[in-house]
Amino acid sequence: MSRRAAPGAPLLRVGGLVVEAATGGGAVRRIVDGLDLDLHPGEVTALVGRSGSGKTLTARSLIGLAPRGVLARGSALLDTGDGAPVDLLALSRRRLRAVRGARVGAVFQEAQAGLNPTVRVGGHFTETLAAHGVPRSERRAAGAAALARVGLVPSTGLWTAYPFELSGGQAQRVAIALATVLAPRLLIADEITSALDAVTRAEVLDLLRGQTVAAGCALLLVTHDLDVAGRWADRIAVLDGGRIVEHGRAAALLAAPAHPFTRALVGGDEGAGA
Ligand SMILES: Nc1ncnc2c1ncn2[C@@H]1O[C@H](COP(=O)(O)OP(=O)(O)OP(=O)(O)O)[C@@H](O)[C@H]1O
Repeated sequence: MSRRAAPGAPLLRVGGLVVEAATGGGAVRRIVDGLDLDLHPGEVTALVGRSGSGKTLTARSLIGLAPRGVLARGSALLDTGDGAPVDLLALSRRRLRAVRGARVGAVFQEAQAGLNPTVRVGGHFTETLAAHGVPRSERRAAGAAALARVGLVPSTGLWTAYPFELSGGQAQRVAIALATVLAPRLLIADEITSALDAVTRAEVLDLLRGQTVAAGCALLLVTHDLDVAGRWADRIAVLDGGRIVEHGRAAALLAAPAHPFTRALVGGDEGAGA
């Protein structure tokens, strides 16, 4: 079976995603309210919206990493390349853990916090690769190759370093290398460059974009930064009021935003439309 989706077919099709958070006393607050979104192979889709619009909970819910008390329903059909699509929202926790890492990778804002402080860089790779059945003899080479792909020299010094010994940019690259070491079909990157300087930010995003195009995977780039979306995304989806209010090719959407909320975002008025 081919690893590539049929031409034009989405790699991930999200339908009717509803995300609700428990607010105590049995009450719930609806944060995402029927979100539909297609992600395409070889493309970067930016999910943009003002702070608190639900970008992070959307991204986390899709891969079963929503915080306790936050529940998601709807469907998220992933073309795994191994036959019929799987619905990420319908998988058992065990199957989802297997899919995550192998078929779906995720990188979040606090790369340093996402790495275990007591585990050396190399240990993160060997643990992940072991968990997905990669033979012991192949783990070091696979980890080194992933580190090299993100522009790090996979020296013994780096392999044996603890996360606190890394700079912010290095930690972010290690996190990306770890998330992509098993060549996932779908990669979710949530505000991963907010803490980086402009040069490192551009390097990291160039790299992610390059990997996405080269591997034919789909990247969901969660960002509040329209400049980032405009420069690195093929498509932009604008989230407001728990729904996608506008979705289209990045250049066209930014040149002529149709929805008032998108116009406000493009105009730099984040508060408008609230
Ligand atoms: N664990 C949680 N339990 C309940 N509500 C939550 C939880 N996490 C986030 N929220 C609420 O859900 C809404 C959406 O949060 P989310 O973090 O997804 O927004 P966001 O668009 O990613 O914002 P930002 O750009 O500021 O990160 C916010 O109102 C937030 O307060």
